[in-house]
Amino acid sequence: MAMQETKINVIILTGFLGAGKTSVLNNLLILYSNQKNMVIENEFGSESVDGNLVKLKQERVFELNNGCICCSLGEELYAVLREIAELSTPPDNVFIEASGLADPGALASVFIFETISEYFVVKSVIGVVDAVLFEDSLTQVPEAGRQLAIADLILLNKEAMVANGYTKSLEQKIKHINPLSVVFPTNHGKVTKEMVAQNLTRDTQLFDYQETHPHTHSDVKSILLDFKDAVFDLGRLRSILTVSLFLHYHQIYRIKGFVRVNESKGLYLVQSVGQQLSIIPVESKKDQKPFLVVIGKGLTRKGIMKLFSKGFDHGAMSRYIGEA
Ligand SMILES: Nc1nc2c(ncn2[C@@H]2O[C@H](COP(=O)(O)OP(=O)(O)OP(=O)(O)O)[C@@H](O)[C@H]2O)c(=O)[nH]1
Repeated sequence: MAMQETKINVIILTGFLGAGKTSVLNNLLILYSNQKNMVIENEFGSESVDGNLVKLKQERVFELNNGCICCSLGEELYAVLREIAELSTPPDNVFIEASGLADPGALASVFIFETISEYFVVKSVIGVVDAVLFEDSLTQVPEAGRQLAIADLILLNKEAMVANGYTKSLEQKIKHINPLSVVFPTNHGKVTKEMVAQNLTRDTQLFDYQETHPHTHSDVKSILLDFKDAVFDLGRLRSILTVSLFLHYHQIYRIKGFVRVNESKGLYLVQSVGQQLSIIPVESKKDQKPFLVVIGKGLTRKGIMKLFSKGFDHGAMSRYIGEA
């Protein structure tokens, strides 16, 4: 397989059953119709429904029908991605629509394999939320919280079906669970390129995020860590997080933020989705402060601080732990 100069963009669509993922996918395919797109669908059961619903033009739809991507389909997804990478003219974009019950962290973890990440880059994780059913699904189904936690962009779909004020309160609830996300109310899965382009540039908004009390929805919580002047040992931080994401995969859904490391004056961007970790130097604004947000289930501030403090480069640990 020849090494590609430009990686294939992967856009992952998550969201609970019937939330509007296929509608969003169809709109995305229209938006990107001037590029070469492929679609990977993950249906439960052997009968494909969405495969027929996706507006097929030149796109090729791969169907993963043997279960849920996150449970048994890692290998099947891996094989399909390899097949796509080996095409003589690979696509610009691959859209993956996860089944409504999928754990998207596990799905994203397929991209930690070097043989996959060499060819693909996860550009965006789009969470589609059903404005009518959101609150019920959140309390009843743990995957719903997890899907929200890893999304960069959250589309609050079927907005017209709920009252105005209610949409605002839902947006606030979503932001409490995932302060890293940008949320747009929409109808019939209407999505614009501007919405998709939202990700890191919006992260500065995080500084408005005040964690006055740990906010919990079906046990999913986000914790904001302010490291002040702490400096991490890059190698140690990387290995601690790699091991933790492996061991505590079911608890730590997402890590995102900026840290200072011993190797450079500039800030490093830390990101994890599932077991996929990246720590890379970034050009940040001069006044950008280091911070991290950790989203997961059953997390305690003290436990998370302890974990990170093991990666400190100097003995500043005691200053940071001790808060309950
Ligand atoms: N009224 C209304 N119906 C919508 C809206 N968005 C989607 N729908 C309908 O809701 C149903 C589910 O939409 P899909 O886009 O298929 O949702 P999905 O998340 O792909 O569904 P699954 O693949 O079954 O999980 C379809 O009948 C859509 O036509 C909306 O904004 N308003």
